[in-house]
Amino acid sequence: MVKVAVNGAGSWGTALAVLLAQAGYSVTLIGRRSEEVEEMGRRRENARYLPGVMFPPDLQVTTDLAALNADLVVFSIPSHGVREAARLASPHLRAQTLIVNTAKGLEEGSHKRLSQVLTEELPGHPVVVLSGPSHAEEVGLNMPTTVVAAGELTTAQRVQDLFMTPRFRVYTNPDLVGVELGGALKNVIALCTGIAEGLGYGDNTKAALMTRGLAEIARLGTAMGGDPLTFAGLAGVGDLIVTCTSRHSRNRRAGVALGEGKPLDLVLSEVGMVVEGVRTTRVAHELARLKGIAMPIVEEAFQVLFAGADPKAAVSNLMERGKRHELEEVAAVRLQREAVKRV
Ligand SMILES: NC(=O)C1=CN([C@@H]2O[C@H](COP(=O)(O)OP(=O)(O)OC[C@H]3O[C@@H](n4cnc5c(N)ncnc54)[C@H](O)[C@@H]3O)[C@@H](O)[C@H]2O)C=CC1
Ligand SMILES: O=C(CO)COP(=O)(O)O
Repeated sequence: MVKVAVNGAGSWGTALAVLLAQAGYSVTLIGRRSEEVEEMGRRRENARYLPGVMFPPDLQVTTDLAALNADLVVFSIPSHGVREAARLASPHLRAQTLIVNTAKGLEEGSHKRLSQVLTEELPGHPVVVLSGPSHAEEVGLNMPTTVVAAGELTTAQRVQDLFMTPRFRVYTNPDLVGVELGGALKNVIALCTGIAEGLGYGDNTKAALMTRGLAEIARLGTAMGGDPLTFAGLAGVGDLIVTCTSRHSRNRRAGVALGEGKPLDLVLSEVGMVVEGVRTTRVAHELARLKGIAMPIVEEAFQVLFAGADPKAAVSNLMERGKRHELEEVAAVRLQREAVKRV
């Protein structure tokens, strides 16, 4: 029987452990704190992070990293903890253990994608990224969900086979860069649509932020080597839609509270779970500067989160920017082609 360990017992790790146990594998969910793990074992439920989703009888819970001696290890640790978690995991893995990362973020300081971090810390292990529109609360209740497994094609196909159920449909995509950037950057835009909601603005404003936000994601993502088509897929617009609109999204909820005027520290403690978009805003802001990519929404998000800017003024700044062509990059390529034809 396939042996699986899920490293990280937050909402996403718990939902995936339940999904994989229901699929018939031998699954162990690894948590950090012994009190939490004991409580989960007793209640057969993760009451703190995923209440109402009962554990299948065979699902094991532990703090013991020896459980990482498995065929498949799923990392569901917030992005800022991935490198350390991988270091701690390293001595316990089998030589052939397949690694699946499910966190959505970028490493602060290095700007690395999380698959790069995992490959550095766990050399020789194949790494696949699972991403797409998938709130733990809905996956835990077996609601139809589609995701993408990104990485080297045959390994991604193995992950597709392992995770696919009649309610959890997995596509493959070899574009690791595009999938990881789409998954990380949509959280920044979800914070922004939440802020707009908190300010009392309506659906027009949210649609504007989502569409122009996607343009920024694709601009940075393609500059970093992603395939433009990936941003029109599940890990791009798909995840952007769900995160910007779902009542489950922690990034959207944090944004709403910021828009209502609460300070960031209070917002984060009220949400009580990871809000990846905050750190990712800082990384995206640095990357945009380093690569000379225009990301006006990211710029305003950065000013609101880290420089005390007024959210209402940030919206005005975006609305009153100089005039632009909607398809600026496309227009630039066309002009270039016409110039080449004329020569
Ligand atoms: N919750 C969801 O619906 C989804 C979440 N994700 C991503 O999965 C990752 C994990 O998110 P969630 O499970 O939702 O977070 P969560 O906030 O529900 O739980 C985080 C878990 O990680 C543990 N943790 C926190 N810091 C840690 C560290 N430094 N080292 C080790 N463990 C640490 C906590 O004890 C907790 O068990 C995030 O990157 C998130 O964006 C991806 C898809 C869906
Ligand atoms: O990535 C997610 C859904 O696909 C989860 O988003 P939040 O972290 O905003 O809840």
